[in-house]
Amino acid sequence: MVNLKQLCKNSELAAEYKKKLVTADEAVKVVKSGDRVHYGLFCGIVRDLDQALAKRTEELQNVLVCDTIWAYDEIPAILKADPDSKHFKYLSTHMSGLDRKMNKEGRCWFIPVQFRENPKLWAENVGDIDVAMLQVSPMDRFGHFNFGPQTAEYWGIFAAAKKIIVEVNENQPVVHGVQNSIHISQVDMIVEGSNGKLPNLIAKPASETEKKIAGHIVERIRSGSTLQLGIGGMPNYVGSMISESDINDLSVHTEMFVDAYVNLYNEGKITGNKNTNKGKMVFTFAMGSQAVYDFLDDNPMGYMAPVDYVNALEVIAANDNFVSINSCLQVDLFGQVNSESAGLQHIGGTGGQLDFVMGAFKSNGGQSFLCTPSVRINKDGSKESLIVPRLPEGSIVSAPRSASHYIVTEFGAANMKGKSTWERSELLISIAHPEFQDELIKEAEKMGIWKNSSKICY
Ligand SMILES: CC(=O)SCCNC(=O)CCNC(=O)[C@H](O)C(C)(C)COP(=O)(O)OP(=O)(O)OC[C@H]1O[C@@H](n2cnc3c(N)ncnc32)[C@H](O)[C@@H]1OP(=O)(O)O
Ligand SMILES: CCCC(=O)O
Repeated sequence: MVNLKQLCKNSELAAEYKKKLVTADEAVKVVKSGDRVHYGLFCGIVRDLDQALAKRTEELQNVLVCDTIWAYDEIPAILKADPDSKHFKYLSTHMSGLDRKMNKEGRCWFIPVQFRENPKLWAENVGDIDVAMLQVSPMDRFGHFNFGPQTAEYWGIFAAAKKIIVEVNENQPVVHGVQNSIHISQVDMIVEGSNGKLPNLIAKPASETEKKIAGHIVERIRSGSTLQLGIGGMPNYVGSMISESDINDLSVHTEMFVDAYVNLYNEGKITGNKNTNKGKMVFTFAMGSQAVYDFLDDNPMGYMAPVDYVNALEVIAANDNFVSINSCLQVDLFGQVNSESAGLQHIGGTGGQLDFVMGAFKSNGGQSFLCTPSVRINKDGSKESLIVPRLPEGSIVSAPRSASHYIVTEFGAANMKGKSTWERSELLISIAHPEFQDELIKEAEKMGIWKNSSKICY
């Protein structure tokens, strides 16, 4: 916790800290029925305040609580305390596996967003946030609380917030960057929390299919590239393949900072020799194993900045040879990419995917890769092609056909740019699973986009 002796040179700061210090139970008394509450972002979601608010369940009605991703293994305490969602309405602008589970149960609602727009959305479009809560690291001698490994849209949330409560967690690393802290003068209440560990997000090991997908990407990456890697086993495996390759002199400009970057840095692959923020590893939030949080703690190479900067097309594109690698769920024969739903069932938000697809293409020599295994094995054992003639009813187009660049499966990488609808369908069928190719050709013929019987044209 904050060392008040260290603050003795600034007794005003110490006095302000003491004045604002309350217990979690006292702090949540500020929440009223009908309020909109923000619980914080990513690894900065409040835990003690959540427990305290849960104790008030019966007294409160219709409280809206927002998050981006619920990153912990157990559902929020307020939802445990309110199994029928009579008192709290829970909303997410992206959704994790657990948010998804709550969504299926009708207990968590999705707000569709372009992640880049989130700060403005909170600041200007939603109305007041009655109470904004967030975890922070202990106050420094200048009166600042560092946000830990996330900033993303905090500036927009604070612009809309009527009250701000910080929950201090000694395990929050102090992360370098801009708009990465809040000053005590902006804070209404300080709660010293129980110092829980940050979420330990270990990517699943890459499957054989994902390893093949990674291989098709890595053979296209040049030394001197700037990398954006998305979430999951495959992007992390791309990192390990690069470590073992002769690709060098890489830079990091990414939405999410993950373990792969720590490994690449340790292998001496990161020089940061890019056009923007030279020498810095740029990101807007980090999630991974404890190694990620330890790496970023007081690391001057880290540069965390708001999402409207990090995901801005112009900023991404200013870096030459930008390489963006993300996953998707399905691609149709026009090259339209669904990364968000299984039909009507919501899986996850679009996040920054479209920004990086478009920003990477705009960069000199830039490339974006949207990846999916060619098939999915369903619970009943049936095999389903993820290259489909048309996206099923209810699907969401996350990257439109006009934006998609490389689509990658274990059977290869298909470049959509500048290709006619006929060429696209041929290329996509050529990277579909062989068991589904004939059926896809028949469908493409019926749809009037297949004008040639040859399966492979390149
Ligand atoms: C954080 C960053 O990535 S920054 C980069 C920019 N942002 C993005 O790319 C955001 C969009 N992308 C994403 O959200 C993810 O990459 C996804 C959802 C497309 C893929 O995520 P992955 O974890 O690789 O995919 P995975 O195959 O494990 O599927 C995720 C879930 O959807 C479910 N799912 C996938 N396809 C289907 C389907 N056809 N039917 C039913 N469920 C499905 C899976 O079962 C899994 O559910 P679970 O976690 O509850 O078990
Ligand atoms: C919250 C956004 C994360 C993503 O882009 O996937």
